Amino acid sequence: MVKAAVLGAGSWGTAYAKVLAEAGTDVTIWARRDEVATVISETHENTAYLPGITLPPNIDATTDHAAALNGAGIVVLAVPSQSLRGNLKQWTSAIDKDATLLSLAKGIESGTLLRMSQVIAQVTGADLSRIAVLSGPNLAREIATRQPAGTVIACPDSARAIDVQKACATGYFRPYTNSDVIGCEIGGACKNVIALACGMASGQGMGENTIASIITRGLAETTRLGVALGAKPATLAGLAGVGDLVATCSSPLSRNRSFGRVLGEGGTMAAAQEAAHGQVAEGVKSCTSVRALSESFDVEMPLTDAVHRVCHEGLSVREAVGHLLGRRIKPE
Ligand SMILES: NC(=O)c1ccc[n+]([C@@H]2O[C@H](COP(=O)([O-])OP(=O)(O)OC[C@H]3O[C@@H](n4cnc5c(N)ncnc54)[C@H](O)[C@@H]3O)[C@@H](O)[C@H]2O)c1
Ligand SMILES: O=P(O)(O)OC[C@H](O)CO
Repeated sequence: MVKAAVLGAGSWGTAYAKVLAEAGTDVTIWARRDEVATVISETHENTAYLPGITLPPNIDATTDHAAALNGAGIVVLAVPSQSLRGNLKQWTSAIDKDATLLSLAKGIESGTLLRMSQVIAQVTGADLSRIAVLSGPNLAREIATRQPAGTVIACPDSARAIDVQKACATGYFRPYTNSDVIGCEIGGACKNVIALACGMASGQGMGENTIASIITRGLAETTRLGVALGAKPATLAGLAGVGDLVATCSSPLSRNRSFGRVLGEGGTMAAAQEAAHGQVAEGVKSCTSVRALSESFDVEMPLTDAVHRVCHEGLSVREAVGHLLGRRIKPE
């Protein structure tokens, strides 16, 4: 029986730990804060990030990363993208040399413009064949309440992908394997940026035609970038692309969409941060790194550029809309 360590006790780390445990995998969660680990261990609930959800008895929690990693064959990395490198530096020496490293984070590192699997390889020295990515339409609270959903587990080593698939398949959570790590990571990072744009449009009072247009053109620019980086178009047409894009852009549960909505209603960045209650909206930082990545590959990403300019250069949402619609008309 494989044991898993889930490093990060936020909403998705906790919900995915619950999936693993309900699939029969023993799980230890590492939490940064003492009170979060204690509450999970003693009450079987993560009151800070997933209140009202009872966690199975085969989940334990600790703030001691070495204790969490002891004997873990699957190491789940569930901290936000921009903090992964710093955390991994502290964890690497305690990770088993044959463990599969599974990334849940959906972002591109600021400055380096690296995908999470690249950050993991760089910091841990692990061969890429040991590094897997899980991505799909997986809003944490829906999964925690056992609402059916699919996901993708991408790994260059198909045997490892299948091991992770078996460790987390349940009656409500259906993982598909894939070898296209780049496609899954680009789909996951870019959909957060496009969800910010959808939130902004919805905050401005725009309707479903606008949202559908943003989703569709968002997919077009995400696919352009993914293909330039070596992704397969079919991955971006699948659960880790279209699936996640639609879920995140449509759901009021999405932190990225909600963040964008505050901006669309005329709120400031500070107000949007405040409304997020300490939870991460990855697209706010990734819009800048995705934009820089697209520039270095000479890929046009007008929506991503507009989101970056609203979030970080003081452009108003109304000005961004005017700019997007004022571009040269062209074939689809
Ligand atoms: N929540 C979802 O529905 C969902 C679903 C799929 C993927 N994801 C992705 O999973 C990743 C984690 O998101 P989440 O929703 O669990 O986050 P969250 O916002 O719910 O919580 C973040 C967690 O990371 C911790 N954290 C924050 N900064 C940290 C740091 N510097 N060092 C260590 N820990 C730190 C926090 O204490 C908290 O436990 C993100 O990349 C997100 O895009 C989230
Ligand atoms: O709440 P968000 O916007 O971080 O999105 C959550 C998940 O990534 C949806 O799959």
